[in-house]
Amino acid sequence: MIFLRNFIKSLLRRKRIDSSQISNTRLDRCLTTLDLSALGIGSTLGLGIYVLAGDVASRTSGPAVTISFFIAAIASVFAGLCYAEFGARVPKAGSAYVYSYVTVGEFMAFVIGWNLVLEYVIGTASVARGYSNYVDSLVNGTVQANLRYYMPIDVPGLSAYPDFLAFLITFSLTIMLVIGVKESTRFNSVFTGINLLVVLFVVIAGSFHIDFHNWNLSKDEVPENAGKGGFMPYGFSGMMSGAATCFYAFIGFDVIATTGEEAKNPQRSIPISIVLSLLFVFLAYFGISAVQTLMLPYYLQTEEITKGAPLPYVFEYVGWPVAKWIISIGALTGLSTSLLGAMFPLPRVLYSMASDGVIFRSFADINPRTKTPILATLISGIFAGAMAALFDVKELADMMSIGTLLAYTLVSISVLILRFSHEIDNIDDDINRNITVEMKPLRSKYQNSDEKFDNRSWCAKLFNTDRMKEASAQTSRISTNLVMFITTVLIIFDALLVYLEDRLVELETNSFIIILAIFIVLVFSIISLAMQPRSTKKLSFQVPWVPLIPILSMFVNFYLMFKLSTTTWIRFAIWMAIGLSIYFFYGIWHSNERSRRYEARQNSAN
Ligand SMILES: NC(=[NH2+])NCCC[C@H](N)C(=O)O
Repeated sequence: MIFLRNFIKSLLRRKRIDSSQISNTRLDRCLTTLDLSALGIGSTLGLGIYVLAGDVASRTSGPAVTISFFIAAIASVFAGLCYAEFGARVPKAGSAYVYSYVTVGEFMAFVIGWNLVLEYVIGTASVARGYSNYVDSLVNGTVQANLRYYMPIDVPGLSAYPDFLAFLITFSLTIMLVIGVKESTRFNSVFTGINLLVVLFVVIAGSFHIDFHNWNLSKDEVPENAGKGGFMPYGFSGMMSGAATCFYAFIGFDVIATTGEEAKNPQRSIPISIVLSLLFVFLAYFGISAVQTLMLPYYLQTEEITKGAPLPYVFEYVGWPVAKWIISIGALTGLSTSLLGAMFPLPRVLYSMASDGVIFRSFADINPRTKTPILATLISGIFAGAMAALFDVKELADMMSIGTLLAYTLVSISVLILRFSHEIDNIDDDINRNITVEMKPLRSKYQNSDEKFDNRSWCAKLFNTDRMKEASAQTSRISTNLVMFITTVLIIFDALLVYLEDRLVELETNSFIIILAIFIVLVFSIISLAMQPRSTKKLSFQVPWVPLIPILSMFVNFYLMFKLSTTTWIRFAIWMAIGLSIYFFYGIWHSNERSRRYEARQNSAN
């Protein structure tokens, strides 16, 4: 029993930041809403346009890829708002890993951090792979043709050939990071500007060559394995799987939440620029994918045909090969910014995890000459390069999506828990007064309210009918349990929605009843949560309509996760298994918080 309790306590221990660290923000508050938006667009807009739209159109969504992008955009806006609130809770720039370590506890932080590492490593790998396709398309696919011919890989689940070019690109970038090259906002803005101009050009130029018949092909016009033609050749199901892959295209805007500390007016700038950049990014994806599928039948845009560079191929097809050069300029600038956006945060996350001791400490070793964490950067760079060489863009994209969807979901859960909890307020006060909280006998502090609480009827407990104004230890316990319950119900709900999809589309009664029953349970538990008293803490940015928006965000995220393929889930499970072993065999024993607690106990014993 004691062992179990200590174990759970370790999973929930929180990182302390003391007030001296908080007040000393060395950063300039100089970024405007426009700067933040440019930053967000730069690291988000990329592969989605130049590779994914064609790939998803041909294999999963058909022309409905336009709608897939829309659904993915909605999921991202919800997630973005939660992310921004999470960032606002911790007055210190950092990643979701840091935020959750300070607020929710070590285990959650580790899982989020480990998924961020996945996001950045695979993000780098996928963009590098797309980059290589475009560089190669400038020399008419010679590199690819040779590699395919001389070094075919015939293993299911791997790419058809080892893409050494992608490895080389990743590796050169790694060296830049090791040397300590800094990211530059100016460079980012210029490249993003060029990219947007090219997008505009493609949409306008392309619209002279569109044929609406391509959205309305009949069944006999399309080949055997290319669905049933029309706007949704692979049905509703295909469109939603497409949305799960397209989610990839919107990942990267989280830089806004993490750079937000440098904004002049974070409270306004952060949410506005998140929504603004997602809007721009969505318009770009929507425009490009619409034009592209209207110019060329969707089934002619598979990776085998276009060699992984669909846009130039489409323009060549309509007899305008010169456009290829303009598109390639856009692709190389756009992919550069999203490559840097994926790669730059990586050493930072690894460094902060390693210096907290939750992953191997040697990853935090800073080389005195270059002042960068060399080992962490090299290992992750080489790993990313190997992934880029061995997997196709779509496989990599799906793997990144699944990890990021999980990370975003955990962020939404944390936002919910924290909004309904009281403890955080106290702990922050304690931090401000520089007192170590954990040594205080927490029990006695809450004993009085415990008694009062036991007198509440179950109706009062569940629906707060006696109108408690402020969250207490007990109401936050109830709220946390409610959040856990809602999460479980959502998982079941989404799993069933995906599993019963065909029957639901055919309006089968039994399936409907099941779904309806779960839905009712869900509505009641959400109402119950909404009635619970909340934390009174004021934040510089708060998600509107809590608990609805975080819950909607979780709902969409789980749904999209279930729409991803089994192979993606297997790859993801392997990644998580590696991470959890590192945590349970190393991190939990070596974390700074553990030694701090240990020392505190020793001191108080003396
Ligand atoms: N932070 C990242 N994971 N970056 C990878 C960004 C991928 C980006 N959404 C694209 O379409 O190119």
